[in-house]
Amino acid sequence: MLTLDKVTFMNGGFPLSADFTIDAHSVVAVIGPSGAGKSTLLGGIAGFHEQVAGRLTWRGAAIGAVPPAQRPVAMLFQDNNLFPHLTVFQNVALALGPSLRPDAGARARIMDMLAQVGLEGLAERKPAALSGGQQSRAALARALLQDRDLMLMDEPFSALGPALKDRMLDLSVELAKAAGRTVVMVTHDPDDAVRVADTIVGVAAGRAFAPQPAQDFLRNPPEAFIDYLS
Ligand SMILES: Nc1ncnc2c1ncn2[C@@H]1O[C@H](COP(=O)(O)OP(=O)(O)OP(=O)(O)O)[C@@H](O)[C@H]1O
Repeated sequence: MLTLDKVTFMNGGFPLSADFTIDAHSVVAVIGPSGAGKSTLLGGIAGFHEQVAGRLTWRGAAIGAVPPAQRPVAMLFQDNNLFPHLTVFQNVALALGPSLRPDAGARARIMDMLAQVGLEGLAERKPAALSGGQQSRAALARALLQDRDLMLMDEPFSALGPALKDRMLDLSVELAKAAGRTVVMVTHDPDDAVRVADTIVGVAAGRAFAPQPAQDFLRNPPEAFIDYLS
């Protein structure tokens, strides 16, 4: 369970507060108006934004003071963050450490992950020689191979067309669930939440609300989200 116990994260001068828990292995959609603090919530959990109050724990262990790279967190961003001078294989290999020449065991894991995301045959390509969807698949492979309990997704597929976006979201959640991950994803599309999420965390004006079952939230939204959803 991820516990945000009266937590406040600061993004520049912007405070985001949260006081709730997220069940392990659940899929949580984070929705709310632009500028409300959705990315700040994810960045705070990942350790990119300062935590100025409260206690953040994962499975009972405090992680608030743990450096980002050592948190149980893998993150998928909108821009994919692929290194242009490295091949797909090398980009994905970075999930396992700095070596670009992994041993046979690691090599097998990388190739297996590339197959799972549908990139077999493209391992030696550079990102510029991939389509947008294929680049997203490479970033997904790297995030999954990191083997971290929490997968945070900040609208990673929003630059793709609607059908491809849906396919990538479905694939990400399917593979993350199969790997036993807990998924927290920002989306601007309530339909995404209904399709893949168990619960919704609404974020409005610097406050993240406790997760509610996705259908309940959308059928009977808290006051702060009525205008946003209508
Ligand atoms: N570096 C910064 N310094 C000061 N304020 C910032 C900084 N970055 C973001 N903010 C402010 O923090 C608030 C929350 O931003 P955040 O990116 O978390 O919102 P969001 O809900 O993810 O928005 P969007 O849906 O538009 O991506 C915004 O009002 C934004 O202007």
